[in-house]
Amino acid sequence: MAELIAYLGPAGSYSEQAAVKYAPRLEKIQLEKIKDIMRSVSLGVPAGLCGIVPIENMLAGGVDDTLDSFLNRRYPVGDTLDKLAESKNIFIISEIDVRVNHVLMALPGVKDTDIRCIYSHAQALAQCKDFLEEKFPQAEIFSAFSTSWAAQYIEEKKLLNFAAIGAKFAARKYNLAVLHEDIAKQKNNVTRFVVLGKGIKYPPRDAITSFVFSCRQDKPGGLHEILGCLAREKINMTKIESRPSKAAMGDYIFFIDIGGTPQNEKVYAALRNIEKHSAPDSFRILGVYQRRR
Ligand SMILES: O=C(O)C(=O)Cc1ccccc1
Repeated sequence: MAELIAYLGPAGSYSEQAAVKYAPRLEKIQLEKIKDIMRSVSLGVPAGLCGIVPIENMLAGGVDDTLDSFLNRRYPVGDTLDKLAESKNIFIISEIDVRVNHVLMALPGVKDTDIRCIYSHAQALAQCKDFLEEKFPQAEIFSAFSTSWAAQYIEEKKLLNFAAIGAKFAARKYNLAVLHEDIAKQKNNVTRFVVLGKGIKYPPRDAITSFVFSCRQDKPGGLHEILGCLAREKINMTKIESRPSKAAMGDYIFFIDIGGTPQNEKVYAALRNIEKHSAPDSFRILGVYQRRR
């Protein structure tokens, strides 16, 4: 059982909010980068550590840092079907949705016309793109490790020409004034977080299985064939997303979520088939966990 949970800090981030919502009683540890969370969970230092990371946003899509860190073999996430039961790798063990509501904040007394630079996490910047283009077309936009990192930096360095985008509670925490509220493209803005732990843990019901693979380069119609394996067994695909493999132009890694668990015969058969049709050494189950939505 996890005793501590690591999140993307500093305090005041949406990830902290997600950690509190997921496990109000677990001790919280803040780390600066997603890869620090992966490393700590993988090494199991401190013992009993799990981690929480943002994976996708309703408006801006996949969180690239997180998806890419799932593909980094240094701190392996997921495993093949054969090794699943024994694997000591990192797995997704749970998911949680968090409503995110962005504000624009700056040092008290700073006005819109003083602002030259805007700082935030790339996801928040993408979600507020329309607002930024309309209200601050001249401002320089910088991406930061997290929304709360941006807020803390502005307070620490007393930056009078800067504003940050983040949560209202981050503004309060870092003594910044709120200049604009509800600045994302849509009010009902949800980010999905996943919880990472060591080893696979099968949920009692409502399972989602997340897996990754890439298509074989030597055969056309690879993706079609793989999706056919799911369709034939009437398995519901709830998500598909791709990231460039970074190995060759046009080579992609696919992230898929399906309803069901490999403990089920049909799901197992479909996954075996997909594993067989994927590029060598590319297929991995990232986690089997309970649907929370
Ligand atoms: O930067 C944060 O506060 C995070 O936790 C990452 C993030 C950024 C924007 C929306 C959701 C999560």
